[in-house]
Amino acid sequence: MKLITFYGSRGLRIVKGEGQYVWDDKGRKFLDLHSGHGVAFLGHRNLKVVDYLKKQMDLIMTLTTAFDNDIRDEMLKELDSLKPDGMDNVFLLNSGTEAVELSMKIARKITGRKKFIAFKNSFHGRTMGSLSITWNKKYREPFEPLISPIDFLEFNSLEELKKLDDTVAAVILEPVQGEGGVIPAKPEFVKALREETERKGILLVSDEVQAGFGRTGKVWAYQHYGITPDLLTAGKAIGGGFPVSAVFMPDSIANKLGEGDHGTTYGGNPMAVAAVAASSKVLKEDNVPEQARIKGQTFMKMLREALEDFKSVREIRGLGLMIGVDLRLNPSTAIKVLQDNAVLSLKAGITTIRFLSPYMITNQDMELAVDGTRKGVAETERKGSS
Ligand SMILES: Cc1ncc(COP(=O)(O)O)c(C=O)c1O
Repeated sequence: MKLITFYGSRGLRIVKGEGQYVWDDKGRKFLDLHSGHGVAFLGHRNLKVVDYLKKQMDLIMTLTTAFDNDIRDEMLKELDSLKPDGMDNVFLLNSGTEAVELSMKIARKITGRKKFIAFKNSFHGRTMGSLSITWNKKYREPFEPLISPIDFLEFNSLEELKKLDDTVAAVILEPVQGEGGVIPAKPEFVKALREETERKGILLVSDEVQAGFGRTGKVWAYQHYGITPDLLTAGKAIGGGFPVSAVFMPDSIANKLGEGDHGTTYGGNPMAVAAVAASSKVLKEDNVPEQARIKGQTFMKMLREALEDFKSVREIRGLGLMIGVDLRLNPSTAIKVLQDNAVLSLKAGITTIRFLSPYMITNQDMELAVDGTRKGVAETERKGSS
């Protein structure tokens, strides 16, 4: 029996994870800045998350949301102080793409309109709805026809916002594009987008599956921009390693949804809920967003200083601990060299080395990563790969 992965093999057999590190079967230790596509932002096997999951496992592991239970009440209480502005309602699902799918369904139901707007370089998932608003043609084209109508606008272009009209149900925005190349939205762009969507009765969805839950230096990435979206999708980090995603929304939207509008067998199960409760506690108790902000600044400064002489480095960018080193060449060699130097990273877009670091990264870890990046970029230039 073979497992289908759809990802190229990294050639490592990982046996254990703890905090910001993982170990392979040969006992080698790696700094994990891949973090399972950004899931392990609170570290591998975060003690509080493990504790909550173990306790929950001893009580009950599956329960539909048609029944009440205590851990759900605890999670809701914990989320109360973290929730996006004015969003008193949350629906739990199991993966990022499911959260995006639900946000699209809600947008159509609430507005009665059909069209979606996404941006060039966007990534929102790989099921039919979220795939329809994902930019990369390679992911989309084999599966067409997808949902329509969809328009992809130039990211960060004020001019493009003129194309928004009253046929649009929702604009789906990543405040920091992740898979597309770690590209933060510009403040003036997000402000104008919010104004324009409000004026035309279009819902603004902040897709924070990757950027949300502290990673960018604020609990939610939209908070950097002084706006409030209508819907927010979250995933990855919110379960501290357990698969769970969420859609947050205000009463004005939740009150217009009813029984049968959506459903999920696993969504909101007690294990996922326990994981979110524990992760929310960690986020607050460890002041995680602030740590991500400060460490992200340090890491980015170190990378900039170490890489300033390399001609192939186009830009070092990001927000908090969501960082990209954009090259003028293919980054695959550099990512391999980093791995050979005990640092796991991942690709974004077609030219970017992406670091999605757990928040407990230390200065010493950063030095290791910076050193590995220098070696990786040097080797990339030597090979002249493009
Ligand atoms: C912004 C964004 N939205 C949605 C998704 C899809 O999440 P999942 O892979 O959990 O379905 C991702 C995954 O990388 C993402 O980065």
